[in-house]
Amino acid sequence: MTPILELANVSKRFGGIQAVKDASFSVGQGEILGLIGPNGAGKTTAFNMIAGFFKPDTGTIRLEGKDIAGKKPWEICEAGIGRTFQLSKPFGDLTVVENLMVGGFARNRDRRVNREKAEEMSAFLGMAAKRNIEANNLTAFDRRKLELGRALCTEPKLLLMDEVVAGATPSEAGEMVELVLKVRARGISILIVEHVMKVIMSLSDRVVVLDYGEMIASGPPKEVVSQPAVLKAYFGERYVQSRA
Ligand SMILES: Nc1ncnc2c1ncn2[C@@H]1O[C@H](COP(=O)(O)OP(=O)(O)OP(=O)(O)O)[C@@H](O)[C@H]1O
Repeated sequence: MTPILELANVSKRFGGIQAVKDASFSVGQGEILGLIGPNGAGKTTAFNMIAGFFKPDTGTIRLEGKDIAGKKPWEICEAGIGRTFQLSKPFGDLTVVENLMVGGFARNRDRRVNREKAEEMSAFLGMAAKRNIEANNLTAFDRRKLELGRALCTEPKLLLMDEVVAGATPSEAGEMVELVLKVRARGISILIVEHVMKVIMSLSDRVVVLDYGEMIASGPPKEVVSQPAVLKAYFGERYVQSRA
């Protein structure tokens, strides 16, 4: 598979903490790659480097072959990477459609075209009936879907999704899984960070596991989660020994 995104030997240090160490992995065209690992493993730092919020200390990050490491967030958005945040913060007094239009303006200044695109997106999200509701009056889960829609309105080739089902009920999580699969069916490649294993297992074609900033495993999710190094990272050495 041709990669859309390639990280090679990427590292980032914050003072004494090596948040990401020599990470090399790629996302294929049309692939859903899960980035997993225990708390503090470096997942968000890796996201922030890809999205231009942090400059890597070393290494290259290529989008369709072009190095984007160290570029500004808006340049990376323009290049075709969209992202959702762990905490969704829509403009509370704007409606669903108006919030979606904000995403669209990253690509297109024409208000009419943008409104049409936002209306379509509200339907894609299953929120057509709520399109004129102010974001302040939405449930937390609807705000998450709105966050996803806003990122999609920037017309990304690659979407970075950070913990999209945090705090969701099981049925909401199931709805989000369906929605993410619909996003991929539009030809968008996806890199997803998620703690809910059921979601990672049902969405990811492959997973990459980070622990203390280092890549400790990668491959199909079912194979990777049973590897001793991964079990040790999540549950500790004792758990691995007790299974031996
Ligand atoms: N801006 C920062 N300044 C200093 N240290 C940071 C900063 N951002 C992250 N770190 C540290 O870098 C390490 C990796 O953090 P990061 O947030 O990337 O992990 P994570 O895998 O996303 O964790 P979680 O699953 O809890 O969100 C942690 O030790 C964290 O405390």
